[in-house]
Amino acid sequence: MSAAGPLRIAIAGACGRMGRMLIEAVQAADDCVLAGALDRKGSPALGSDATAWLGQASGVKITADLAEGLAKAQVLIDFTRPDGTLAHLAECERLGVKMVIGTTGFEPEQKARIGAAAQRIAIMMAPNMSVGVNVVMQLLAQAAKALNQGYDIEIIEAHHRHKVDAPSGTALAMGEVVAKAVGRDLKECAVYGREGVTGARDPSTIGFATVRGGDIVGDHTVLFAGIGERIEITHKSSSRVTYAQGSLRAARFLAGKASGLFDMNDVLGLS
Ligand SMILES: NC(=O)C1=CN([C@@H]2O[C@H](COP(=O)(O)OP(=O)(O)OC[C@H]3O[C@@H](n4cnc5c(N)ncnc54)[C@H](OP(=O)(O)O)[C@@H]3O)[C@@H](O)[C@H]2O)C=CC1
Ligand SMILES: O=C(O)C1=N[C@H](C(=O)O)C[C@H](O)C1
Repeated sequence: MSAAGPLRIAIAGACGRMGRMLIEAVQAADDCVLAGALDRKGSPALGSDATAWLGQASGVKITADLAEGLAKAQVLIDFTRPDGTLAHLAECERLGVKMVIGTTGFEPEQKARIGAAAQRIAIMMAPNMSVGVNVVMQLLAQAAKALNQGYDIEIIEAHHRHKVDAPSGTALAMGEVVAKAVGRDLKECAVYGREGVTGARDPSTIGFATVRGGDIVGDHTVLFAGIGERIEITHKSSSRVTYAQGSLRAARFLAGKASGLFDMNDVLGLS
């Protein structure tokens, strides 16, 4: 804990899968305190205590009023949807609240908006907050450089039945890392699914395959398929705890920053 006291964290999407995991993680952390809980208009949980579902009383009520939910916060952790995140961003900019953004599925112009806001407030944004995935990103860059010729690259991801965006933000980030390492532009070479008479595989492409089902937390594999061998680099999340702990790490990292756009490499010192 700093001399200024515990880090005051607000959670957006407080009733979501990640929102609840984050509230639990904040409650369990000695150096953080829950300072606000946001959910959207119409949520039946509005007005109830943010930790009621844990059988605890935090004194923090879930609200859809952004100014009220952010009034006491230093950092907002946001795992919602792109339109929600952008609405929260505008209020954070107005109030000078830092942001950890875990939401995925942004369009390029929405990412540009976040980049512009980072000139005024400190923002950490990453499609995957787990330490393991971010280490895997480094391994992928190394493998892709070495397997630049003669290996077809395919990215396969699997998630729970509720996930609304595809491919996952992590799969897309893996695609970016691999494409950069082999000197290709992902916008030019990505193939998102195949059907019908597709013709033989174009070796310059990077393919994506998406699986949705049950309660799969998040699996990602990058396959380098050559002649006579194949290499698979896989990461599997077995609990959302890993994303919540990574998010708290990011919030602590932002505490010392006035502005700028950061990613998980910055937080983990992997840059
Ligand atoms: N970076 C990372 O490490 C990870 C990223 N994610 C990403 O986080 C996001 C959320 O995932 P998950 O928790 O599983 O999703 P959930 O649907 O369980 O939770 C989303 C929460 O945000 C709320 N919400 C939805 N739309 C809006 C909006 N427009 N404004 C404000 N609040 C809104 C939802 O409310 P309601 O239920 O009423 O719709 C809900 O409370 C996804 O984009 C996912 O890909 C997930 C895990 C890890
Ligand atoms: O929606 C999820 O659950 C997840 N989303 C993130 C993504 O899109 O990459 C991260 C993780 O895979 C879980």
